[in-house]
Amino acid sequence: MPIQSDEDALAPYDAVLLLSFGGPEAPEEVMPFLRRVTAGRDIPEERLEEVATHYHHFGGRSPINDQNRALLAALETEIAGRGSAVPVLWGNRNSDPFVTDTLRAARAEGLLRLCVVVTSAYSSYSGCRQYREDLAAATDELGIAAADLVIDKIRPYALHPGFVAVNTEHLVETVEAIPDLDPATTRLLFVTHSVPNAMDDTSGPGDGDGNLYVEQHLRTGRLVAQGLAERTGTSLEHELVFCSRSGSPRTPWLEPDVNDRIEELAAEGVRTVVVAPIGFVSDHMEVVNDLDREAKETADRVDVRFARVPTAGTHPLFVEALVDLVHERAAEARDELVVPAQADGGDVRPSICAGGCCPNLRAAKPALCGRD
Ligand SMILES: CC1=C(CCC(=O)O)c2cc3nc(cc4[nH]c(cc5[nH]c(cc1n2)c(C)c5CCC(=O)O)c(CCC(=O)O)c4C)C(CCC(=O)O)=C3C
Ligand SMILES: [Fe+2]
Repeated sequence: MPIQSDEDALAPYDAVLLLSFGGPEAPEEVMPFLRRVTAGRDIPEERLEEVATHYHHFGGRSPINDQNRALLAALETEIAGRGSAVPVLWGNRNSDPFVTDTLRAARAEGLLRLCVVVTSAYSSYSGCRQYREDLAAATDELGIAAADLVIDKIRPYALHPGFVAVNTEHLVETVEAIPDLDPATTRLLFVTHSVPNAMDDTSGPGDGDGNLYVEQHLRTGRLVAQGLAERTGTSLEHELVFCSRSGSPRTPWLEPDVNDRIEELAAEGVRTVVVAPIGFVSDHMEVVNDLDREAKETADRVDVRFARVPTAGTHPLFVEALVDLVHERAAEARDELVVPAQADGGDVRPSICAGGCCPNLRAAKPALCGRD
């Protein structure tokens, strides 16, 4: 008997949609991309010109799209290996393939029930709700052509055991490769994207205290540092620092900046920094420029050894974790009892966001995959 679509291991879904930030792939795409990213934002023109030079250092091409092509292929292989025939589609917020075009094409092919995987692990407006707004804007633009689409999303996965495991694995490999490591003069710096303080203050379901963005990073970082100690016997003092601040200098953003902190640590006698960008899922521009170029240069200047830990990328532990999350979401959609996998006993984010969580502080906009 032929296999019916309802018997697919990922039923009721017809496709998985990888949803990401996007990036330029040629010099002439850099400024249009940056204008798209910052439209309606309080970002000074000088900052845009400065960020454009980051892209031009790399030939005008961000690594992010190639990384997503590789992740897409790895997800397809893993999904097929677990007995599902659903394809993986890809859409971006800020560059081709734009998510609106992806949804239009999906609809035309009869792929109506989609499970979204966002390339951001943490709860915040930028990392979660803004992607949900992108989906709402895309379906709105398609109008009647999107009327029969069902779009669900996996939950924020910073505390998923697989995400913790891949970051631990990469940290262990990096630390074991550092010659003559002296833990007493080494600091482990977990790094993430800075955001305005107001964005962190309001991150989370709204009925809590906010600050879920920072809280999740602290929890993930603590587990990863513990994992290092358990696996290698090396305990490193660790802390959370931030990169890639933009916005107006008058607006407070999360600190300390990774560069400032490396300078301070050097003055305190630290000789080696291990820089682990747990806030990102691939080695995109914020990593290869803001950390591997700029923070490395700072470390060189103050004579501190710099070791950077790879991000999750396409490591099998990460790919398996994302596919586990899609299976979990599919079971939830089939009304089965689901016990979400979680690396600690703390707050587990739902796949359907609470009304008003991680709010857009500039304008109220419709968002999918939530109760508002
Ligand atoms: C939390 C967060 C993530 C992680 C979650 C996620 O992954 O979504 C993230 C990822 C990324 N951010 C990226 C690039 C940029 N972010 C900018 C600006 C901003 N980011 C913000 C936050 C975040 N950003 C914020 C609050 C702004 C201010 C303007 C605004 O409120 O929107 C700007 C404008 C110029 C500038 O830097 O000022 C650029 C170019 C790229 C692409 C890299 C590549 O090309 O390889 C990626 C993956
Ligand atoms: Fe950003």
